[in-house]
Order: sequence, then C-alpha cells, then structure tokens
Amino acid sequence: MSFPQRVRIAEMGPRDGLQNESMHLTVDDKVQLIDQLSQTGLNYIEAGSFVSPKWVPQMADSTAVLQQITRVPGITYSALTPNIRGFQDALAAGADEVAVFGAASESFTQKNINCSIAESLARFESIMAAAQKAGIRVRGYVSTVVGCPYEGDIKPEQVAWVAKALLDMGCYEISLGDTIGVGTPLKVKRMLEAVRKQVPVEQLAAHFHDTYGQAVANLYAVLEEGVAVIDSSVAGLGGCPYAPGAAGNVATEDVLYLLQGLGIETGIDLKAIAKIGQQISARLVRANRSKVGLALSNQ
Ligand SMILES: CC(C)(COP(=O)([O-])OP(=O)([O-])OC[C@H]1O[C@@H](n2cnc3c(N)ncnc32)[C@H](O)[C@@H]1OP(=O)([O-])[O-])[C@@H](O)C(=O)NCCC(=O)NCCSC(=O)C[C@@](C)(O)CC(=O)[O-]
Repeated sequence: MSFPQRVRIAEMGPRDGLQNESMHLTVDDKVQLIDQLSQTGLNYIEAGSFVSPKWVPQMADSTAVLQQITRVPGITYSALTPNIRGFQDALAAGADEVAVFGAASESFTQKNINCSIAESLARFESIMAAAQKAGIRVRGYVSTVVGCPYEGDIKPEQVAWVAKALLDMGCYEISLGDTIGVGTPLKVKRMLEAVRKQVPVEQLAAHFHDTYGQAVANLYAVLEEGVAVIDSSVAGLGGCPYAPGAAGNVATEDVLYLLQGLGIETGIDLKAIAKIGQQISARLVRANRSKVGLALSNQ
C-alpha cells in the first residue's frame, strides 16, 4: 500500500480532550475554542457528548455549547451518544452527526458504559434506527483496540468482530481507539490487518492516544496501510475517564507536521492550530502536550 494523498482530521479536543481535563471550562470557553477551531480549515469537530452527567460531568453542558457555536458551512459538528436518550438530546441540540462508542474489551465496556459488548450493540441498534429516520450519519468507535487497562492485550480478531458489527448496523466509519496509548507500530499493523479483512480501509479511522509517545509512529504505520482519517486533539488535550493514567489523543499539531512532511494534504493551517493549542493550554493552566506546538511557539 502507499500513503493516501489526502487525510481528513477529526478534531477531538472539545470532546475527548475536555472530558478528561480536571479544570471544567465554562460554556463560553468551549464555544470560543470550537469557534477558533472552525477557522483553521478543519471540516470535522467533535463538539461534545450526551452522556450521563454523573459519569462525565465535564460534558454536561453540551446542549448549550452546540447551540451557541457559530457554525461554519462545510464543517460537521458531531457528538457522542451512548443511548437513545443521548441521541435525542444531541439531535435537539443540533448535532450534525452522532457517534456510538463500543469497545473490544468486555471489562472496559462495563466500566465505560455499564453494560456488556452484546448489550451495547443492542443499544446502538436503536440509535441507528432513530438516526436513519432523522437522516443523521452515525460514526462508530471501537475502544481498547490493542490494549485494555483491565484485561491487557486484546486480540485483533476481537477488534475486527466489534468493528464489523458496527459497520453492519450502518455506521459509515469505524474509528479504532488505542484508548490507553499502549500500541506500537507492529501491534497496530497486526490489529489493522485483522480489521481490514472485515471493514474496508476507506471506512476506518485511527484514534490513537499518546501515553507512551508512540502515537505518531503508530499513525505512520497505519497511513502506510491506507488509513486516511485521523482523530486528534489540539495540544494533545485529554485522556479517558475510565482509562486511568491514559494521556490525551495525539496532538493535532504533531499529526499535521507529520503529514506535511509526507506531502499529504489536509487543508488545515498548522500555525493557526498551534496558536489555539497555546491558548487553550494556558486557559487550562497546564503544559502544552504538543511538541510541534511548543516548537512553533518558540519561533
Ligand atoms: C451509558 C450510561 C448513561 C449508562 O449508565 P447507567 O447508570 O447504566 O444508565 P441508566 O440508564 O441506569 O441511567 C443512570 C442515570 O443516568 C441518566 N442518563 C442515562 N442516559 C443519559 C444520557 N444519555 N444523558 C444524560 N443522562 C443520562 C439517567 O437518567 C439516570 O439518571 P438518574 O435517574 O440516576 O438521575 C453511562 O454509563 C454513561 O453516560 N457513560 C458515558 C461514559 C463516557 O462518556 N465515557 C467517555 C467517552 S468514551 C471515550 O472517550 C473513548 C473514545 C470514544 O474517545 C475512543 C477511545 O479513545 O478509545
């Protein structure tokens, strides 16, 4: 396989990022972040999630956020929905698209959404039916695709099975999450090899966390195999509340720098993203976790 000519970045900062930052931002702060990101050339921003506020209090104000952002034509503002109630709330708030989220590990599924993998798939079926009726596209996540904080290594065939189940129920794209960032290039390649026997590579996205600093290397490995959609968070914001110790998503700045070096188009302004990364890190009173962002800020 050869590298794709163009890659679509799905910006996760406002959702995956902020859901796990200890400082809770105001609605105005979140709206400002999304509005700034909307001016950088991104065309996909995950803006919030419609989950239980007892489980993830940081996302409790997603309705207000989605209602107050300034929408830029051509950008998809998406939201995470674990059940039919979340789907209805996301729809009412004006989400353009929703995402269901499952996992390849039974224990992680229990800790994250309080049900088994089979029960989660049944819940998603009802979201799929409602989404189809409303004309809304649904993205599917599979978490813990190489390792689970509770079960250790995960078999590639198990990931392929869950990914195929999401595809079969109607998800247009499956995002493969290395939730705790334990992957290495060989491991993610082996996982991808199994998944692409079940799901066309054109319908796969890579969602890698950077806990062990391997995310950019892992992305290089899957780009070589033709994956052309990458999830990332400005300044490497976040982590996962049910994956203790996990770092945030790979930083958008770091991904853009990698892609620029490979001559792969994204249409996104790296300097503009880096500036936002510095600002949001300062607002959260935390270090910027993008090496590229830090390097650019010193120029
Ligand atoms: C799925 C549930 C709700 C089940 O939680 P449950 O406790 O089994 O559900 P329940 O139906 O018994 O409801 C419990 C309470 O939650 C309420 N509730 C129920 N549903 C909703 C809703 N949609 N919105 C708002 N409230 C809701 C419901 O009304 C009730 O309220 P109470 O009567 O106690 O006051 C819960 O486990 C949950 O919200 N989990 C979300 C966990 C989460 O958001 N995790 C982070 C996102 S996943 C991730 O980050 C990974 C990813 C996607 O990025 C990829 C990767 O990195 O791998």
